[in-house]
Amino acid sequence: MVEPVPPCTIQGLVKQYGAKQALNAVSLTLQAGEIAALLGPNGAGKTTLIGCLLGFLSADTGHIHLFGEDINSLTPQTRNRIGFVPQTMTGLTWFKVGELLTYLAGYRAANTPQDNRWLQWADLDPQARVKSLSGGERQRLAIVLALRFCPDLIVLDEPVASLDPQARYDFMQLLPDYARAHGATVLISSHIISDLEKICDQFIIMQKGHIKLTLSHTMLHEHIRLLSAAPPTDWGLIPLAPGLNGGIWVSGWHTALTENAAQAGITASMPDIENLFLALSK
Ligand SMILES: Nc1ncnc2c1ncn2[C@@H]1O[C@H](COP(=O)(O)OP(=O)(O)OP(=O)(O)O)[C@@H](O)[C@H]1O
Repeated sequence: MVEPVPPCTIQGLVKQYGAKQALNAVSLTLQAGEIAALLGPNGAGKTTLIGCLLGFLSADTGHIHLFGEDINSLTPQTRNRIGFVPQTMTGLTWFKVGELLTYLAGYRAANTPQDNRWLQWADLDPQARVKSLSGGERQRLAIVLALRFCPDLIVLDEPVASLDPQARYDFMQLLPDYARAHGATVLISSHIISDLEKICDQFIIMQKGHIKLTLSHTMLHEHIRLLSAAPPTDWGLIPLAPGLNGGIWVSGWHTALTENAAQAGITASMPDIENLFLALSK
């Protein structure tokens, strides 16, 4: 059987801004239908990685393929399969909302599928000028523009920071619904980690230009634990970081160790990605 081509593969990506190394040998693969969280403190390199991945920035070395095509020679068909939500929407602000939606729809074939749930969710006045929209309204529009025509690969750079709590909550319900229904692949960067824990299959944690840890949702819940004390070395666990309030984060946990932990008086707590992220960032 022929393996499906992953929607995104990145190999050995290096990006330097003058003396500043923003990306240092970053490699990663997104599988079809996967929802991946891109996490990292300010300056970790998330926006730079996204910029390279979408071809807005050119990397110094490394390779990026989207749907099997080199990023430097994407066909228009493949470009149309990608939706991007930036941190803030700039440009095209002289349009009215309705005009802009119609104008951009003109670039699509008449039979392009549409998902109108995004328009309903955004609840924007078609007569409003884009430049008069509030920050959150503008962000809703950016989301509609990126997702309305059912992209297969969705890249979102801090999409929810300016949304109000209800809009953010509804968006976080709609995004996985959309992705699962369309089989779309999602890469979402956000500092609101608690939002991502429930919806993501993979967590990519960046630090200082490299990927510090990549974890699947299953791996996180089955093989990562916060132990109340350092385990004996013969348990074969890999230390990840000191816990914020004592103890130690480890990987390699398995249920057979529950008994050993009880006998040694060590408590093994279930992980949450936010606390693990904070411990790794210390
Ligand atoms: N145009 C630029 N010129 C010089 N340095 C830059 C430029 N853009 C980004 N950098 C630097 O590269 C590093 C990575 O920046 P990047 O914006 O990718 O981080 P980030 O993880 O997206 O951060 P944030 O969470 O704050 O958005 C930072 O140290 C930043 O100062």
